[in-house]
Amino acid sequence: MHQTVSDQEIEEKLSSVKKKIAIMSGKGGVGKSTVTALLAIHLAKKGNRVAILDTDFLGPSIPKLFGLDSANVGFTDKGIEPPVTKKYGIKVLSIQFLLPDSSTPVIWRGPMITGVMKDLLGKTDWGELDYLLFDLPPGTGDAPLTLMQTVKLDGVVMVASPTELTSLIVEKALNMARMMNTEVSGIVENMSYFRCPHCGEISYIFGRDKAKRLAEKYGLKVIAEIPVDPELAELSDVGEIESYERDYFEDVSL
Ligand SMILES: Nc1ncnc2c1ncn2[C@@H]1O[C@H](COP(=O)(O)OP(=O)(O)OP(=O)(O)O)[C@@H](O)[C@H]1O
Repeated sequence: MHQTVSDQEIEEKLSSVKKKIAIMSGKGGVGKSTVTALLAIHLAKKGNRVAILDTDFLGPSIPKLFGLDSANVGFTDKGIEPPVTKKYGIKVLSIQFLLPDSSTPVIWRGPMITGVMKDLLGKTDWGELDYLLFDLPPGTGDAPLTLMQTVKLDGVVMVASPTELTSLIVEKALNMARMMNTEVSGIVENMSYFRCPHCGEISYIFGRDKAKRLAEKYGLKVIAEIPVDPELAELSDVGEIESYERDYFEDVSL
């Protein structure tokens, strides 16, 4: 790949996409990719045409969630053709599909990340889409900056776990979106509580209402509170996240 994609080419490629939403987090490991996948599944179940661009180049995890580890992209006159997920036909593009094997590390500095991001934006043939979700790497680095500078996003969903919600890291990410004039659609609190599988009692193991307090401070909504659920972790591990039946986004409109 090379860095010859113009902003106009990117605009053309994204002109058939109705809504572009980025999923962001302050820190790694809070479940951002899991939330991206669950959100995509929710939207697809509602009859929308949905795609995910995995922009976490240094640690791509979207393919694994959908069992697409060994998927290949197609190449046509119109550009890169992303593979689709088994159950809901969600289009997925990840740098992992373009690497020789999935254990090859991506060792790139900022300019390379910017170049590859623009390449993927300008060369992927998404077709008609209702939603394109961008799974961003954690933090406020090169990938979110390039995306927010290059694409007019319709919203950013901030994913946080209760343990990091009291630190400044989530606020930094929220402020980055604001500084880039990107609307924050709301906060998803992941690993919010645990429901006992025997008696159904809910325990707020990491503290309660942290997302609500942060949302109030910034005049935002809490979009969803997702519990720690071993079934979700297990299905994700074996590439079957589409078989997870609970939907935490029922009342959400993006
Ligand atoms: N609600 C949940 N219940 C149980 N396990 C979860 C939940 N959310 C995420 N996990 C598990 O936590 C781990 C990290 O999740 P995930 O990869 O989605 O995080 P991430 O924020 O995208 O991480 P990174 O930024 O490193 O890519 C995974 O093993 C995932 O299955």
